[in-house]
Amino acid sequence: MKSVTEHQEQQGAVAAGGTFVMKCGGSTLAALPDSFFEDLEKLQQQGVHAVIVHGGGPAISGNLEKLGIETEFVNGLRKTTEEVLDVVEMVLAGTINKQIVRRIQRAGGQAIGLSGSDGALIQAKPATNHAEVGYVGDVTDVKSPILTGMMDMGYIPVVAPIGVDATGQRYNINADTAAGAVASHLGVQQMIVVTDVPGILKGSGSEKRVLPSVTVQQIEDMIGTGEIYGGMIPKVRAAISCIHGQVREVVIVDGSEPNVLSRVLAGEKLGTRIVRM
Ligand SMILES: Nc1ncnc2c1ncn2[C@@H]1O[C@H](COP(=O)(O)OP(=O)(O)O)[C@@H](O)[C@H]1O
Ligand SMILES: CC(=O)N[C@@H](CCC(=O)OP(=O)(O)O)C(=O)O
Repeated sequence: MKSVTEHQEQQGAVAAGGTFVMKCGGSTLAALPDSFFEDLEKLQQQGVHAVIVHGGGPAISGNLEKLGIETEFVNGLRKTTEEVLDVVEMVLAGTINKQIVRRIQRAGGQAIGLSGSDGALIQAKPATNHAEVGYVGDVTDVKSPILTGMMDMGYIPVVAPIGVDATGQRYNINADTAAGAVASHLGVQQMIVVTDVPGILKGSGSEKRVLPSVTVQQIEDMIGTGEIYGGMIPKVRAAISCIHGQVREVVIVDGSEPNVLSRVLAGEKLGTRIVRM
């Protein structure tokens, strides 16, 4: 089989030998059925490479609450002090990262977990609004050869969204932002964002429906009107910044949908697609 690097240079398609990035949200992780990981393992068997970047927002909030540390979000980003960073790193790089690795292994797949600190995989700088949000990072670089090397060895890299800078300072990076940066730096064509809603919803009550695709302008309008809010904001922002680069499309889907990954990769119209216009 061609190495991941060779294949990306030649075609970059998400068929056998191709690679996709999946972002798995904390909102849905605990509810993901075993069949989700069996589907991922089947793709691995077929020679489709995956890189997983995961969140864990609800588990971080739960642990902060237990420790009596207050937490607050600004436009979907957690205000992060050094004290909060300790908990973020413990939960993301420890508990959640290893849970995902074990679930993939239990389904028969091969995975290795790491955080963006390991090998300085995700390099970061303070976010533009750092005065408001503290140690939240923007990604400046991703050492993608670490990921392609792991995939060439037959492993699914499972990445916790912690970043580091040249001085060794760590940063809390929103998992959607980290996944978008990983997708851009790897040069994959597709990113799948797995969450707890069936896509971007528009309307209210019984009129609420999933938008099959959205343009950048529609997204900006929906943020303006408040129809896209909270945790959906970093998702659509990450999608917009990746589709300006190599990534052809970002698909937002519900993780409880049966065999969601293989169905999206096969081109089935599920969830909301954000595509380059
Ligand atoms: N227009 C929208 N359509 C669907 N969900 C939305 C929308 N705007 C905001 N949301 C919220 O975004 C949430 C998903 O973001 P988040 O809770 O951060 O999930 P994750 O942990 O998967 O990143 C949904 O559960 C919903 O509450
Ligand atoms: C800066 C920032 O907000 N970081 C997030 C990182 C985890 C995350 O993004 O998890 P979800 O994907 O489950 O939302 C946080 O502290 O909650």
